Amino acid sequence: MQGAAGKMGHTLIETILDNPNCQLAGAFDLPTSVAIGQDAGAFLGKSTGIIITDNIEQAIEKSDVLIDFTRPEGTMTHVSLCLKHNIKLVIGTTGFSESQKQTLLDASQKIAIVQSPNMSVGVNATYKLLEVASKILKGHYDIEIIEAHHRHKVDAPSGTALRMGEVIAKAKGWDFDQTAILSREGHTGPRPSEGIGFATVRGGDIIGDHTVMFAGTGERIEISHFSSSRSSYASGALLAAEFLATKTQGFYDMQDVLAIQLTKARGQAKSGLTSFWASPNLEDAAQTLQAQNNALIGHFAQTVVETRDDRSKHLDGQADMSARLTKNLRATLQAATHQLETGQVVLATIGSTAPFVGLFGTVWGIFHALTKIANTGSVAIDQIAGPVGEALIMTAFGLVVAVPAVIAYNFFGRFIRTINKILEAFAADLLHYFGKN
Ligand SMILES: NC(=O)C1=CN([C@@H]2O[C@H](COP(=O)(O)OP(=O)(O)OC[C@H]3O[C@@H](n4cnc5c(N)ncnc54)[C@H](O)[C@@H]3O)[C@@H](O)[C@H]2O)C=CC1
Ligand SMILES: O=C(O)C1=N[C@H](C(=O)O)C[C@H](O)C1
Repeated sequence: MQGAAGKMGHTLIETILDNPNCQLAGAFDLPTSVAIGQDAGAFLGKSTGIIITDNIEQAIEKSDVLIDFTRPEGTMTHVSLCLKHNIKLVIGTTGFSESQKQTLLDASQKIAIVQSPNMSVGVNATYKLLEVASKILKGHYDIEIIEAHHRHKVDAPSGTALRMGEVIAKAKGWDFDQTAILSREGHTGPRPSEGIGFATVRGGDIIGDHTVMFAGTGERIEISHFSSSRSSYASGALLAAEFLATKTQGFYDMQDVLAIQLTKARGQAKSGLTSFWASPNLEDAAQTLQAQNNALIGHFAQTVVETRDDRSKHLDGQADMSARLTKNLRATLQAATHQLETGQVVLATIGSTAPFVGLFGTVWGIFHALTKIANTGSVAIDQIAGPVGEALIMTAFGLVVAVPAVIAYNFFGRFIRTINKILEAFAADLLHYFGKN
């Protein structure tokens, strides 16, 4: 963990300590940091045995993946060390120059890197919404991106706002560098129609708000994402670290990470079962699965070992093996399902709410058309066309957003059900084999 004493450093350390798939191997920060020499978990009142150091080589030598949430100049140093020690990198830092971005791309020829200005599942789903909105709002809608962050943030516009602009420019077929208006001051003249405006707010402890405004004539549409905690960034960063386990080189972003999670889980479930049943005993099985980085099946093997060895006097330890194993396997199954379903909540929410946006548009348009008819007492086509046209745009928008979300939800849902069935059958087999003694 690089930037261990920072805001993201703290959230990441807390998230790593709670994640059975990850282990904190080292923690680094600048020599000027007051945290140097402290236990990495001290801010939580916990002892991790990992001391925050300013010696980068010492911090990374036992690591598989380096997670960097620092500053661009720090990341550049860390990249060269990762190249030297062949260590993978998850980069959350923002504010890179073009030449620094090129350095990262060059490094990815030799090591595997995930870089994303925003690691949260919600923001990555928001990019998709922006892509759809940019494509269907073809008339004269001016696009403005407004972002707000805490008073300590040093780069502007935020990396997320810039990425949102890039997504919109790509969907519109515009050149981002030609169309981005990163700031405004003085006599700016009228706004160009092919332009993506940016506005930056800095204040207090705002974690991260982003709103994209499509401002038309007589109406505007806004798509927003608000962070209420840094934990969504940290969970995304750990998903990215796990994603890198099977990669040796290449440049990836969170879209790659989120798309591949379920495919990976299905492969892990199948190959893990083969390894488990081919092992001579439980200990060997647990070790093999750990060596294969197969946390999905590994947790089940570990659950059986721990339940068998639990001779404690509290209620849990007194019940017979079958009862204890049933209880513990159920908890392991629930944890695995919860992990697999990350992202489904977002898709389900989009899929279920977007049609109502469309329906609301239809009702609104028809209401206005009827009001006009009632006020004038005549049924002229020009009085109906405007409101009904608007209603149709809203309806189409609702459907265009909802339909892909529902398709994705069903597609991923099928995947999750398949994996769940494999895990349920495995848990039942484990109970059958090991529940008796
Ligand atoms: N990708 C994502 O999801 C997110 C990205 N970020 C980005 O992560 C970075 C860090 O954010 P925060 O934790 O809020 O900042 P922070 O200022 O709270 O923490 C940064 C830490 O990095 C250390 N640091 C500074 N310069 C360094 C250098 N040259 N070498 C090594 N360490 C150095 C500091 O001592 C500090 O402990 C920012 O660029 C921010 O924009 C923040 C949140 C989410
Ligand atoms: O500095 C922050 O805090 C954040 N930075 C990232 C960015 O620049 O987009 C992500 C998030 O918005 C928080």
